[in-house]
Amino acid sequence: MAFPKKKLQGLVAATITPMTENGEINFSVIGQYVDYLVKEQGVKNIFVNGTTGEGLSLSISERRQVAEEWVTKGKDKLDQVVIHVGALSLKESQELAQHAAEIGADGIAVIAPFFLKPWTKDILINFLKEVAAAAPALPFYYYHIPALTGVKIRAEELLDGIQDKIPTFQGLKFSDTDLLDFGQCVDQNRQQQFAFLFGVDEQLLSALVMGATGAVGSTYNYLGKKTNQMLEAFERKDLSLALNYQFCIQRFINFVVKLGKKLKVSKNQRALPLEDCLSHRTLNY
Ligand SMILES: CC(=O)N[C@H](C=O)[C@@H](O)[C@H](O)[C@H](O)CO
Ligand SMILES: CC(=O)C(=O)O
Repeated sequence: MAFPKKKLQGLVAATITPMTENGEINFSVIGQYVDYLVKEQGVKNIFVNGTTGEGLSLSISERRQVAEEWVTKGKDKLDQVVIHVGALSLKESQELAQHAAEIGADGIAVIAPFFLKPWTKDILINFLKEVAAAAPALPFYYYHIPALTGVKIRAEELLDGIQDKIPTFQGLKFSDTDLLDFGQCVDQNRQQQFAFLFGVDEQLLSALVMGATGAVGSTYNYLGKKTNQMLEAFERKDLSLALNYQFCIQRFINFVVKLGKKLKVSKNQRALPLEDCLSHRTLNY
């Protein structure tokens, strides 16, 4: 494989892992899911077995099978398939990294170990380095999600000199609202060709202003098309239109956040904010 690979940019959907009613993985729908993302959402990159995909709640064997199915079904349809291979056990993480390389994935991502946590930057880097070394031909992304891992080492510090330690380092998936940290990651690494992928979908526009080169998120499964319109407006420097799209997306996410655990919408409930957003009515400028 030529290295570095083509830069990961634009939207990346963090895929849901489809399950049957018995809690088994429903592999049979993954092919359709790929077609849906590409055709209906205009999203051609995926992030598998991450937070949304409940990767850390799956067994290693399930994670391997899920990764394989997405790569197989995405072949010639998707641009890039990134597999999240983070785990508490370094050995398991390395096994998953090696497996991702064997099946032909386009990259791997790793979160910080979150039980016995690394307490310094160097400890974290050493862990990431060992995982990355198990797949030396694959682009490596650090997945920064401090609210869930509890590892609060600033991404900006972690990135300082990271390619000396991890030659395959290609970018950062930043799932936090600290735009000072995110902005400094971009600012201090302008010479590199890193991908800066933002992971808080409701704030993507702010991150684009800070220099995000793409985004990984759960909502791109169903708001991919809308978010792509926001990216296009931003690209054209039409900030007021881009902001209208971001507000629309925020109204949707806010509605979902408020539903909280009662996520089931009854059949006859009129989910107004969703309808306004999805029907293109409010966005017919
Ligand atoms: C914690 C979490 O799952 N974050 C996702 C990705 O990092 C986001 O895509 C959110 O689901 C999204 O921003 C909605 O809050
Ligand atoms: C959003 C995301 O990147 C994840 O689910 O891991």
